Amino acid sequence: MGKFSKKLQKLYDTAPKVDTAVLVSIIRQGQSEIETQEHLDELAFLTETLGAKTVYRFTQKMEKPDIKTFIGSGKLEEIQSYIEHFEVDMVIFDDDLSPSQMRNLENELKIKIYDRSLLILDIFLNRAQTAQAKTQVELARFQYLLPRLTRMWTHLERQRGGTSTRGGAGEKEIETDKRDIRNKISLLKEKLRDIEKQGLTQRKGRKGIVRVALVGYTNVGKSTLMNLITKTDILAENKLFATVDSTVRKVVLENVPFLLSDTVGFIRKLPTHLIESFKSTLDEIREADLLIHVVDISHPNFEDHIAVVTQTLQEIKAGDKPILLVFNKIDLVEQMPDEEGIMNMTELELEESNYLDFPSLSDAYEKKTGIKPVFMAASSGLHVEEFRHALVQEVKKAHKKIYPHYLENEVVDWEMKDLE
Ligand SMILES: Nc1nc2c(ncn2[C@@H]2O[C@H](COP(=O)(O)OP(=O)(O)OP(=O)(O)O)[C@@H](O)[C@H]2O)c(=O)[nH]1
Ligand SMILES: [Mg+2]
Repeated sequence: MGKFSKKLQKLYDTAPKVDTAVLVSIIRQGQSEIETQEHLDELAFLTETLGAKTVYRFTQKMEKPDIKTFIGSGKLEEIQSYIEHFEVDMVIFDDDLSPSQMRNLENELKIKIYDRSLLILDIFLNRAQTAQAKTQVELARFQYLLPRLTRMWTHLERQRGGTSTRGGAGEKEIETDKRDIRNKISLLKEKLRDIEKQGLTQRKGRKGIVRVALVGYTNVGKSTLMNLITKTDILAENKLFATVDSTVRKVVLENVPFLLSDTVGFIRKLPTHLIESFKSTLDEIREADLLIHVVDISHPNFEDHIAVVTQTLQEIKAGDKPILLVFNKIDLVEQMPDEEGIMNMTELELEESNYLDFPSLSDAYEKKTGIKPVFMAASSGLHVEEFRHALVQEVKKAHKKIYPHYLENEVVDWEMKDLE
C-alpha cells in the first residue's frame, strides 16, 4: 500500500461511517405513490444495512431527472433547509447520478451524497469476505470513484478542517490521486485474473457432478436454506446482501451427490457495472445445471422480485436453466382458508384479507417453470422434507440429462429405476 498516497488510503477507509440520512426519489409518470414508497422502504433497508438511520423521505414528481441536479431547484431548497435544521449526515438517491450531478448536488448541499451504486458498493465492501469478492468490489468501487474524484477530494478537504467546497484542492494533487487510483485499478485487475484462473481450475475439477445454485432476491433466505441442507454455518441475517461471496458445498441427499452453491442476492436496479464485476461469482450460476430460485413469499412485492431475478438471470445469460421455485417464509403469511372458511367470512373481511392462495400460485408457476414449486420455511425447517424430495428429483433429472450414459454409480442408477 506504501505506493499509494496517504490521502487516497484515508479516502478509501473513511467512506461509510455516517449516522442520519434523508432519502430522495423522483416519481416518474405512471408510477403510483404506493410503488414509490415501497421502493423507498427498500432504500431505507439498504441505508440501515450500511449502518445509517433514515430520518426523512423526499419525493418529487418528474418526467425525467434534471440534468444538473437530478431534482428540481425548489425541492433542492427544501432538502437543504431540512438537512441544515436537523444536521443530517447524508443524502441518498434511489437512482444513479452522473459525476456532474453528484458534484453539483454536493456543492449545493455540502454533505455526503450517495447514489444507488455507491450505496450498494459500500455495503458490498463491508460484507465481502473472500479475496475474490473483496477484489471485485474494490475494483468496481475504484472504477466508480475515478470520475468522481474531485467530489471525494472536497470531502477530504473538509475533514481536514476547512469548510470550503470549492477551489480547495489543487489540480495537480487531484491528478496524482487519479493516477494512484488508475495504478490501483490495474493491480486489482491483475490480482483478479490470478484468482479467477485458480477458480477455473477448481471448477474444472468438478466435472461429473451435478451443480445446483441458489438464486434469488436479497434477504429471501438463500443462506438459511443452504445451512438447512448442508448443516454448515453461513452468515444469514436480516440485512440486505448478507452474502456477497459464493459458497460451494458438496451435498448428498438420498445417496445422490451434487454441488450446492449459495450466491449474492439480486436487487432491483442493480447497477450493470456491478453485475459485471461479479462475473466470476456469477459463473457459479451460469455453470449450474439447476437453479433453486428462492422467493420471500411474505414480502408484499414478491412477484416483482421474481421478475427482477428472472430478468437478471437473462442478463447474465442463465435464463434457460431448469428452475425449482421455493416459496420461503410461509410462516409469515396466512393461507387462504378452505371453501367453508371463505363462506363464513363477510364480504368486507374477504376484500381486506391478504390471504395467499398457494394452490393457484403453485399452478401458475408450475406452468411457467415446468416444475412444481415448494412452499416452506427454511428457518424452522417447515416442509423441508418436501423440499429435499423435490430437489433430489430435479438433481436426478439433471444428472440424466447431462450424463445420459452414466452407469457406474449403481446407487444413482438404482434410484433412477425407482423413479420410473
Ligand atoms: N420468518 C422466517 N424468516 C426466515 C426464513 N428463512 C430465512 N429467514 C430470515 O430471513 C433473513 C434473511 O435470510 P438469509 O438466509 O440471510 O437470506 P439471503 O437470501 O441469504 O440474503 P442475502 O445473502 O442478503 O442475499 C434472516 O433474518 C433469516 O433468519 C423463514 O422461513 N421464515
Ligand atoms: Mg445470503
